[in-house]
Amino acid sequence: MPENALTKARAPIEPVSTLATAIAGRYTISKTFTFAAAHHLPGLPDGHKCGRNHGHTWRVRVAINAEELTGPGWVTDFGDLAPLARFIEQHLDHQDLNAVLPVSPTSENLAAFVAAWCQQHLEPTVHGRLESVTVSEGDDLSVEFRPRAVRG
Ligand SMILES: Nc1nc2c(c(=O)[nH]1)N=C([C@H](O)[C@H](O)COP(=O)(O)OP(=O)(O)OP(=O)(O)O)CN2
Ligand SMILES: [Zn+2]
Repeated sequence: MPENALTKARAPIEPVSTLATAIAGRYTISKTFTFAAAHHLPGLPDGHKCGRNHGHTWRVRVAINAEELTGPGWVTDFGDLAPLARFIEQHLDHQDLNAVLPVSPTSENLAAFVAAWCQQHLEPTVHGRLESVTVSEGDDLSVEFRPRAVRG
């Protein structure tokens, strides 16, 4: 019989179990949180607009990775990231970031601040490792912070 679309579609397909074990790799899941907050950046030259109080709608994307899946076949339940949503709502949303952060509230410092919180409070409760925290002040600007892997 000549091969056509119908005979191709009826050809036996490789079982999913074979496919899944044939390729090794790393899975990364991520969740993005949004909040509004004010800030200003101290130490800039006179007249720099970022030295004045202003606000942004910030986006914080947290990525967790793992090479082995767990449970039903996931890195960790997206729902396991809920404590970060609570932290953001209680401590960052509609706040003055200059009063919250112990350092100048640039996106770089905010990303490292959130990553430190995640390492302390989130990583011990989820399957997988914190890969990165990405902070955006707007649609076209972002900073990604990747914690250095601890040896041992
Ligand atoms: N590397 C960084 N550069 C800047 C940061 C930062 O955190 N890291 N932050 C700022 C200020 O927050 C500033 O408010 C952002 O201003 P700007 O880049 O101009 O963004 P706008 O949304 O105001 O964009 P417009 O294009 O001017 O509308 C500055 N730089
Ligand atoms: Zn700003």
